[in-house]
Amino acid sequence: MDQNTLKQAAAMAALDYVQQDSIVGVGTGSTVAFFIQGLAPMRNRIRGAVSSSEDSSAKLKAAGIEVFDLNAVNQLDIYVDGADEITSHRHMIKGGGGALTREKIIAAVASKFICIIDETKQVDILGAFPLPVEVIPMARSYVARELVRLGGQPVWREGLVTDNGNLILDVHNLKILNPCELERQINQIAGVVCNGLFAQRGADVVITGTEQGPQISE
Ligand SMILES: O=C[C@H](O)[C@H](O)[C@H](O)COP(=O)(O)O
Repeated sequence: MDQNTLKQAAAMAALDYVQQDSIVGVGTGSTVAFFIQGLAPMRNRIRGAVSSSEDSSAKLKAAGIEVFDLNAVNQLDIYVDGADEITSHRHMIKGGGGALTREKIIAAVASKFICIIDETKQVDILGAFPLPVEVIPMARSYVARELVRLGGQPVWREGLVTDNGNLILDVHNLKILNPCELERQINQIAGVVCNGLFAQRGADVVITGTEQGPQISE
């Protein structure tokens, strides 16, 4: 099976977690795009969604699903999103699509983070996938120097402006042995808006598309 088939299988399995009359937290990326496709026929059974990117909002609206402002939502049962890497401890690297900040905000609000992945995303140690860091534009060079001090090789993702009007540095050559500590350290650099380590708040449920079918770990 190809990677997209595995992503789709994981996304379809996540539909079982969608409650009647609920607002669903929806992430960003190619795996989530399959989830939105699956959610479309359920549009009359849910109230709507909150979305982590302009891209996903457009897809949700095109599917006839109302998109709510997060500020209008007091409580969110589930947040469904993909990941670039995930460990057995459910720590993740996210932000390959540049949506990490809004993703982390919605993940913080949601009671349950449901991570949908294909099996290639599973790793023993995070860091082979470059770690995205969203920075305020005027702080780009300073933050890059600080990231070098932490042992990484930051590369500016030129041409990308995030939905929040900021820039992304992708940090290469990290072997992340303590994800919670590195997440905290990077957040302390002035000018950093958010980093793509989801360790302090990891996934609660992981649905993995495998050759043997979707595997659910709760
Ligand atoms: O910013 C993007 C998100 O963190 C995605 O969830 C992540 O990059 C995985 O994307 P995909 O489902 O396309 O592999």
